[in-house]
Amino acid sequence: MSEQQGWPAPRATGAVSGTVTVPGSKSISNRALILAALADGPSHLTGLLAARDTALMRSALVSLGVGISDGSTSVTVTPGSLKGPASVDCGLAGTVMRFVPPVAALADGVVAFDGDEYARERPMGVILGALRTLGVQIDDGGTGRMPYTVSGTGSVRGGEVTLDASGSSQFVSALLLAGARYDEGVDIRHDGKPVPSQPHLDMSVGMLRERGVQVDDAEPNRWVVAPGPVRALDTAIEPDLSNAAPFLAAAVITGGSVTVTGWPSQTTQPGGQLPDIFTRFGASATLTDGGLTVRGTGRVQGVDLDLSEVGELSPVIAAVAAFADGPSYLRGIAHLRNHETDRLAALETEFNALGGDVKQLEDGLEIRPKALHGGLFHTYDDHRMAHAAAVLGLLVDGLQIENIGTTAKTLPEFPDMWSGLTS
Ligand SMILES: O=C(O)C1=C[C@@H](OP(=O)(O)O)[C@@H](O)[C@H](O)C1
Ligand SMILES: C=C(OP(=O)(O)O)C(=O)O
Repeated sequence: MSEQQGWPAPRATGAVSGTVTVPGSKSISNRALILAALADGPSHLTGLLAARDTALMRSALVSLGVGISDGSTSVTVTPGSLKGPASVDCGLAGTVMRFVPPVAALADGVVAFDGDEYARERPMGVILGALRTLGVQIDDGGTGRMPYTVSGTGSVRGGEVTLDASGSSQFVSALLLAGARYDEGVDIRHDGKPVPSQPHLDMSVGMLRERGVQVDDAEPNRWVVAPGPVRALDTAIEPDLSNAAPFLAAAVITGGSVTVTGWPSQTTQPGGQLPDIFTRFGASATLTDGGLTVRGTGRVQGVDLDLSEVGELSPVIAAVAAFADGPSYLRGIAHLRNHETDRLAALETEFNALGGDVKQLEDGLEIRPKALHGGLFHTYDDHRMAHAAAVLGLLVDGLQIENIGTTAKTLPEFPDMWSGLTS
């Protein structure tokens, strides 16, 4: 397979049906690793995601002095005294570039951060500025972007900080996750347009509370974390529901039936909204002990959806909308311009290159279904662009996906799983 040709996206020959088991959640895995690293004793984690983003998080924590046993999905994390000098490769992982600096601030010594070329485009200024307000010395050459160094003294004062987290919920989560270990805890106020990705904020708060940390989030746009220990906790990570999205989408657009095993009855993952979202498109969703089953009807309705809470699902949802019987509007997702690539521009460009009619709105996308033709779909090193392309490829002849390997960011098994479902 040459890079020029890309990966031939499997074409569905009929209704796609099957059962899929997806590995651990990226967002829960990387939070569990951070919280175990800051805890008061060793924690055993099972169901951990083994993918590029979690490998980068593991390396980052180990380089700061944390012990992590060998093992891909089952590890023991043993906190150690955090020390520099260290170098952290963030790759393109938002959870590494945003969540690790507040941890590095607790280390004694200098910690240098860098990442992929495009990682230097992802906004960092808000979290670096907030850390400075909390007493941390940071050098980013005045850019508000990568590369930067965090020079820790072994402790952080903490206290009050106001920031604008409308660009990414990760700015708030980053401070929440480390804040209990700061001398004064942390009292975060958001001032700006709404913070996206509420489920991810609930995930941070929920996981802290499970570990005995006091978090007060009763007032809108304010989070107060009391100083104190983070209790060690042995925990099993939920499957990654966002990575389940393309598989379920296959059922929706082909009139098939796909079951994802191990679907939690309660979750803070944004993918918890997928049953509702696919129902809006006209499919049905049933949760049983066997998992979540989504059944397509062969007909896909256009939708008007506010995806501000679940932005990371947007590329796959856009692909489903491309086969609807009327236009769709995906709103509340201006912050997708700060993701692995500018996802609004990338979706518009790539869908339209296949003959589609997609238009960027100020805060989202308008998708008017049109007959699509094959071609090379560029992924911009974005795993979810690759997922969207795979969904389109089910119903479009001759679609090739450039750099399918980019799915290794959160699901290295994607090409095999996808071929398996569609063969
Ligand atoms: O905290 C997290 O684990 C995440 C938060 C969200 O970021 P944004 O709020 O920047 O969209 C989400 O899109 C990302 O995939 C993971
Ligand atoms: C936005 C995403 O990732 P990151 O954690 O790198 O921000 C994503 O996975 O869709």
